Amino acid sequence: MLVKNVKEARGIITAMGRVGVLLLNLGGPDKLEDVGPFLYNLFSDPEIIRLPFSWLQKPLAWFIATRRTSQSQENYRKIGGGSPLRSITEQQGKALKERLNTLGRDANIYIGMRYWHPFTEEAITKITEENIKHLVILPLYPQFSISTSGSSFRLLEKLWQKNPKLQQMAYNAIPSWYKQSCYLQAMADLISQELDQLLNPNEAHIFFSAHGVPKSYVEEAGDPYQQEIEECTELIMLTLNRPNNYSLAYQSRVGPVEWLQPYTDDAIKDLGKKGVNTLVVVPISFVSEHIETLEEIDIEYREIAEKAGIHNFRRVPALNTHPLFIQALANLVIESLEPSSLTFTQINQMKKKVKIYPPERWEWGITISAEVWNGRIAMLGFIALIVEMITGHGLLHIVGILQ
Ligand SMILES: C=CC1=C(C)c2cc3[nH]c(cc4nc(cc5[nH]c(cc1n2)c(C)c5CCC(=O)O)C(CCC(=O)O)=C4C)c(C)c3C=C
Ligand SMILES: [Fe+2]
Repeated sequence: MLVKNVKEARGIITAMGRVGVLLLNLGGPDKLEDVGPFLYNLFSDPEIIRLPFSWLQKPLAWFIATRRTSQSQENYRKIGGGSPLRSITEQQGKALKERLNTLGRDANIYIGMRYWHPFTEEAITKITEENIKHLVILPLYPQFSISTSGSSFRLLEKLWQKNPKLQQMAYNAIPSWYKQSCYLQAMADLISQELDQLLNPNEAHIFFSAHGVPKSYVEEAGDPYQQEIEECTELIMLTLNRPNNYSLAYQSRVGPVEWLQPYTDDAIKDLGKKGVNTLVVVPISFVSEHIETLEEIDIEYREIAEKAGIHNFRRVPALNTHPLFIQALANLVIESLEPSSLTFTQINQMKKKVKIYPPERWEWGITISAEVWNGRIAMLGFIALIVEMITGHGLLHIVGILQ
């Protein structure tokens, strides 16, 4: 349903009672001391590290977080000692509330981060206390991935199951929204602004860098992420309507298992070899500046480009509070306040076209003989972990969880 005018939208909201908008994001450490516990929370999530046995999850999360903390802290130090994600998300929430207000709608905005403060659980407590009657759940990820929006929906699903008060509240969850026209226009606007600062704008190569995920998410677990990223890139280029060459690659790989390809660092080197000397990098999986734009692209990939002979390296800023982007969020909220609503379970099923958690994580354990093998593999895994903890070297590298 499309809301045609302010009066109609007001009518819908009044009929619905108090409306809340829950903005979901990943969260990031506010200061260097938070990095370790933040990483522990992240790696404890089975949607991030997929293990056949839940009892291994926490010890492994602790182990990997401990190993990664100092390198990660080093990176956060380079961007000022913490993630800007919380403050930018708060600004986005404020701008969205104001935008909705100017359109004649009143909604309470809540922020629910998956791995750091303000946690999703905290937001849900507030939502129940403030007697919200209709909740719009809006992930701040334009494209759906099991590891991002999917993980937050899983958590919400669990919270809903435990809380009868939540079960009485109507909700609409928006799985992904990369086709939203104001979002596409905002992206095109930011790219145009960057191109227009160049002497020869048409000669710049537009380089989309999306966050990667392990290839198995797409090929085995049915994550629609790659398809949505590719379509999103095409739609942005259509909206931009410029003659530039462009390509897409995937960044932020963790561990040596295969992730979606081409990898951003390799792709930059290839473009250098092909003689490209002006690169306009467009981050497309995120809507806010964070460590992967400010450190990974701006520092690490810039250096790689420089070495590859690409001396004119520019990065398109993240959307943050771009007015057209805030308008896109407002449109999504208004359009989702329609009678038909999807449950988290329905979204996860539709998006992945597979059975629902927990069985779809890995299809092991269906037969008795598979169970026996599972047990043996678990023992092997556990022994490998102990060996690695003692010696500092071991099978986790082969398994692909550590670099
Ligand atoms: C290990 C697997 C990871 C997957 C899969 C993954 C997917 C994924 N992540 C984002 C967006 C963000 N990631 C952020 C931080 C972050 N992510 C991982 C690992 C995976 N991400 C780690 C280890 C970290 C911590 C930083 C580090 O040590 O490198 C953040 C927060 C950044 C901040 O400013 O703090 C965001 C946002 C997407 C979009 C995505 C899949 C599509
Ligand atoms: Fe990530």
